[in-house]
Amino acid sequence: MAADNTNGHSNGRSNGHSNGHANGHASSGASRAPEPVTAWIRFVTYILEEHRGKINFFIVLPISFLCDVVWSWRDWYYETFCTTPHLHGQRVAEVQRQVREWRARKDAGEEVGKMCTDRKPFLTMGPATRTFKKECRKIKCSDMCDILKVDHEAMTVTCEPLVNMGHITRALLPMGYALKIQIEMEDLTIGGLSMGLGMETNSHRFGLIQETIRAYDVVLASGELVHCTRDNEHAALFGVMAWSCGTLGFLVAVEVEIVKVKPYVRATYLPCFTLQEHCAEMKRLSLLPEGQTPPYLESTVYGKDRAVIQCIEFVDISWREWLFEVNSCNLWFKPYYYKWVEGAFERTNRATGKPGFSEILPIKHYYHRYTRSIFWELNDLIPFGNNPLYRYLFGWLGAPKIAFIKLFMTTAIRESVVTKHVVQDIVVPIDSMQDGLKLFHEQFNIYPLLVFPIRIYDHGDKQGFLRRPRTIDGVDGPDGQHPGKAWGMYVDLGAYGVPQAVRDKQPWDFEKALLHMESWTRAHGGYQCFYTDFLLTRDEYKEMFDHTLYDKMRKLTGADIAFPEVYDKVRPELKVCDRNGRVKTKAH
Ligand SMILES: NC(=O)C1=CN([C@@H]2O[C@H](COP(=O)(O)OP(=O)(O)OC[C@H]3O[C@@H](n4cnc5c(N)ncnc54)[C@H](OP(=O)(O)O)[C@@H]3O)[C@@H](O)[C@H]2O)C=CC1
Ligand SMILES: C=C(/C=C/[C@@H](C)[C@H]1CC[C@H]2C3=CC=C4C[C@@H](O)CC[C@]4(C)[C@H]3CC[C@]12C)C(C)C
Repeated sequence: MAADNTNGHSNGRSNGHSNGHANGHASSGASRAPEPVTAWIRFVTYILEEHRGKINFFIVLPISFLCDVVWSWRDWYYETFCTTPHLHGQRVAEVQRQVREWRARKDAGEEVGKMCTDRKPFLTMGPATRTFKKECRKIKCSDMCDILKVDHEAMTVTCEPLVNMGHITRALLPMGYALKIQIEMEDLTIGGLSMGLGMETNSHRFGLIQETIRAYDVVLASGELVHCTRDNEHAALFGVMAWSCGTLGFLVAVEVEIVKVKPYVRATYLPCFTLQEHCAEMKRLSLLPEGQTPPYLESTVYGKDRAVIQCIEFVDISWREWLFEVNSCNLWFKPYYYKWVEGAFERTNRATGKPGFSEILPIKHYYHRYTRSIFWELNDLIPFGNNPLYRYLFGWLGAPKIAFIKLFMTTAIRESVVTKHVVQDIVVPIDSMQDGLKLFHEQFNIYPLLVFPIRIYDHGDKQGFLRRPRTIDGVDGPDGQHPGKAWGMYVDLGAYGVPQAVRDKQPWDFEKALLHMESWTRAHGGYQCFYTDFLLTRDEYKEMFDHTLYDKMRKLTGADIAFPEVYDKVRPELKVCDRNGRVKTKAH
């Protein structure tokens, strides 16, 4: 499965961050008879690569299902009987002890490497395999998984970093709360989201998750514990914490805003039949004043000129509606949510007489609407997954866990995920939405696409990695997220799947397409989400993300010596093979 579309790079970028993985192709030309172990590895690799769908169905899926069942019980047992928020102080002290020990060894002249968390790379929610950890000193944070406090007055929840979205939903929903920015995938951690990035379909009202963070408790390179808020003496550090990926210190607790939610939402699906209509309507809806803009807003693009806008609002429902009108869309036999939404093109809304339809969804089902189909990725992993027969007979197995998909991924599968498959999210000013969708069509031609608007706030000299918005679309009133602060409206464009050219067995140059998308994004003042694979060089990364405050804070806190730079954590690790299967590596 060697990539045959790797046309040498002439731009001095590295696809190589060579990581010592065995490469099936690189060894295939060996003339010696294979050792029994090598032969066995090759056999296993062959099975994994040539029968991926069956492996996913017969092995990955049942293992995921069993683990899900066992882990649900384990989580329930842990969350009910074993949480120890009162021991949080001890856990923090242990992180501080490890950091101080690292420092002492470093000061003594020992080669200790830089520090990172001990979270296993396959557990992280992104297709990329992060190999930088091999050279780092791993600091144990993996026991930090308790919710510490729900503050009903301040409307915040304080969590240790490894609390995940599933845990938060289980804890908050019964109290009638959710995170202000409640992210949809259950396995994402609050630490990863607050030190990385987090966005949802209500980000047009509140911004990214970082805007809803009240405080970070961080252990710095010195071992000192600091409490950073937007207005205390650590405000500058606070400003640059999001998108820093743990390169300024170890997060030991985070206080995040919560909101009251109702158990049901009304979803209204509005089909659009031209690109112009779609873009104009998304902009209009996202910029309506609070109270008029839909609380959650997103669109799913099904083709060049076909999109369905989804407007979601909380509702109180009657017994009759509860009995007959609620669509529990995540039940195992139901069609995948995005397929169901596509039905809006053929339907007419009874209430308005216009194209589309409207329905009531339980909030929990709405929050996790793409879990069963991993957005639309399951189409390629289990192609028969949405077949009604499959759904009724096996739908209860759910979706394979992303961690397991990654665990069963050979180097060649990883390469083909990179070179014949796209997982990209960019955040660009909403005025560039139309051009962005055209560019996605030209470069990727993948449908569906995920689209939702996001406010980017102007925090002046505490702006952090994101630059001040190019155009100001509004200023928050007294009830806004940040009263008095200006913001610009951006939009997330997400493409996940196999490009049409690859499906049609036509040549498709992933590198050319990605480079084109990246330079377009930079030119339009946009951002590429780093959880995925990208080709940006260090300089290009710094052009996209403002490093001014970051560099200053790294120096000031000693993080520059203690932690890798953010680019070195997220940089390209794509191993690209030439036609003979040799790995091409280039220097940065
Ligand atoms: N809708 C959305 O917004 C989505 C967002 N994502 C993004 O994908 C990423 C993956 O999420 P997830 O698997 O939960 O997170 P990860 O474990 O991948 O963590 C993300 C980054 O945050 C750092 N980090 C995490 N916890 C700590 C801590 N306690 N102290 C210091 N640094 C820490 C990690 O450092 P280290 O490398 O040292 O472990 C890593 O660099 C996230 O950044 C998330 O923003 C993905 C999908 C959807
Ligand atoms: C950022 C958003 C959503 C992102 C998801 C669609 C992607 C997040 C993690 C992605 C994946 C991780 C690992 C994978 C293993 C590969 O072998 C196949 C691809 C994938 C399953 C990949 C698929 C896309 C993600 C789930 C939105 C909410 C802004």
